[in-house]
Amino acid sequence: MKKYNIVIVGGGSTWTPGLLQSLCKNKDVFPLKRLVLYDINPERQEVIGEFAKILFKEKYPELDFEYTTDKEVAYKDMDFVFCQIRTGGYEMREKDEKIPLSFGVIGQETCGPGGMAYGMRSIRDMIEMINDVRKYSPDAWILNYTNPAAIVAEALRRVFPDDKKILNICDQPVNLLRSYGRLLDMDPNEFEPVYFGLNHFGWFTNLYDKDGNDLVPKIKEIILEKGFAPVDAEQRDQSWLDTYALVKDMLQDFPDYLPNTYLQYYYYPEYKVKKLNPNYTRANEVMDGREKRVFEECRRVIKAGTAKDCSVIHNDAHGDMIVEVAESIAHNRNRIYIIITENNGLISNIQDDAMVEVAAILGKNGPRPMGVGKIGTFYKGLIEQQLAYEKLTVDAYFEGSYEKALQALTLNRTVVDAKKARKVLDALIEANKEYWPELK
Ligand SMILES: NC(=O)c1ccc[n+]([C@@H]2O[C@H](COP(=O)([O-])OP(=O)(O)OC[C@H]3O[C@@H](n4cnc5c(N)ncnc54)[C@H](O)[C@@H]3O)[C@@H](O)[C@H]2O)c1
Ligand SMILES: O=P(O)(O)OC[C@H]1O[C@H](O[C@H]2[C@H](O)[C@@H](O)[C@@H](O)O[C@@H]2CO)[C@H](O)[C@@H](O)[C@@H]1O
Ligand SMILES: [Mn+2]
Repeated sequence: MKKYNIVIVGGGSTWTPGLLQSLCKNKDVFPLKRLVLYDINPERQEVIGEFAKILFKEKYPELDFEYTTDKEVAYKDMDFVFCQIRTGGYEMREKDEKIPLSFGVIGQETCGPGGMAYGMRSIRDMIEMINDVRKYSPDAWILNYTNPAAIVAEALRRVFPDDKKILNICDQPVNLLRSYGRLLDMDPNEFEPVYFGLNHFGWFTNLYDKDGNDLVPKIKEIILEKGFAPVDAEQRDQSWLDTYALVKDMLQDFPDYLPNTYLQYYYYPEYKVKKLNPNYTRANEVMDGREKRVFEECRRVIKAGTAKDCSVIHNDAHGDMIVEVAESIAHNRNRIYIIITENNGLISNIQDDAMVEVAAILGKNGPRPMGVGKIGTFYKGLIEQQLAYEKLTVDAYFEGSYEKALQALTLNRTVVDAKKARKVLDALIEANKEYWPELK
């Protein structure tokens, strides 16, 4: 079997150890020749890289592994690039969340003004990364899950219109599928989903079992009766449990389809603002929780010299998904994933150049997305408003336009009021001086 070369961009990410464990777990079905971790932060990367050396000595001794901050070493002769960077780190995520909240607006890393701020930071680095990769590996598949995926995908669509080997993908739909699997006591790998929307802004319309029966009515019934929890509820922080619990409310109000959890920020902005703590946001929870746990555990493994009893770094949907997606492409498995792609009629009453999220058959020749036809007025209205916000944000970035940024924020359902939008925007501009283009 062919052995593949992979680079993980953002090798120092909190998700990397889980991803490395997924690569070990899948070594028989998706064998690697070479794996490189690349990061711009040598300190973070060293901890994860030294952990990886111990893990691979025990579980993947034949692997040619290295970690680096040198782009040529990182990108040369690669088959797959897994990209998970966070421009500005958790320090800026905290500002994305706290600045809007200080004006009484949703503070979330991918939704509302926080998502805009993070998007305007990510675009420049993502363009640079793709240009660098293409210099050294013109044919590599670039699997990107850097957030905010909707804004990143729209920017990359504009800059690299002919590059058919960039795939933007989010793991939230997979996590939801796994959670439905737990609810029904069924294997989620057997589900055939029908899904439409934008990233962090979509709905499952149907979910077929292997005999073609639609499971959505049953799932709705259970959620409405008993509530909803993530598949890995035991490992989740309270904020994620609260997020999943609100799916019941969303179904009570809008029972047509199963909503992506992120829709709660758009359906219930007032309620969510009241619930969010402006002094201790998700960024604080992550820095005090996952980030600490992951780095402490890596350091413990390095000191112990063995990864055999490594426990807190579990395999979650994120690592598994990205490895399985690569394997489906490499071996033409044609499995179904929910991916981000240019609309071109997939949702027939939405503009062609929207980057939409739908189910797709994924094989060697890339995704073959599945259309959903015409959608109802409520969903079309929501999507078009959010899409306008996303497109105007990307316009603002490329044109350096303050006006477009203000229009974008005013259109966002989490903001609405233009005077408020201006105040939040001005504060975000100040906080992002180092990262954003100048908006005039
Ligand atoms: N699409 C999804 O569903 C999904 C799921 C999980 C995480 N993510 C995304 O993955 C990314 C990583 O998340 P995290 O919480 O682990 O953050 P993190 O800050 O722990 O990790 C990001 C790493 O990227 C590095 N980095 C920053 N800019 C870089 C650049 N230009 N080139 C190379 N490396 C760079 C940082 O030094 C850091 O080590 C984020 O964008 C996050 O939103 C996406
Ligand atoms: O707040 P964070 O940093 O914990 O998470 C932000 C990410 O949330 C979603 O990812 C889920 C993922 O679906 C699940 O598999 C598991 O790994 O937990 C993650 C959240 O903890 C979302 O899809 C991502 O885009 C976010 O980056
Ligand atoms: Mn996501």
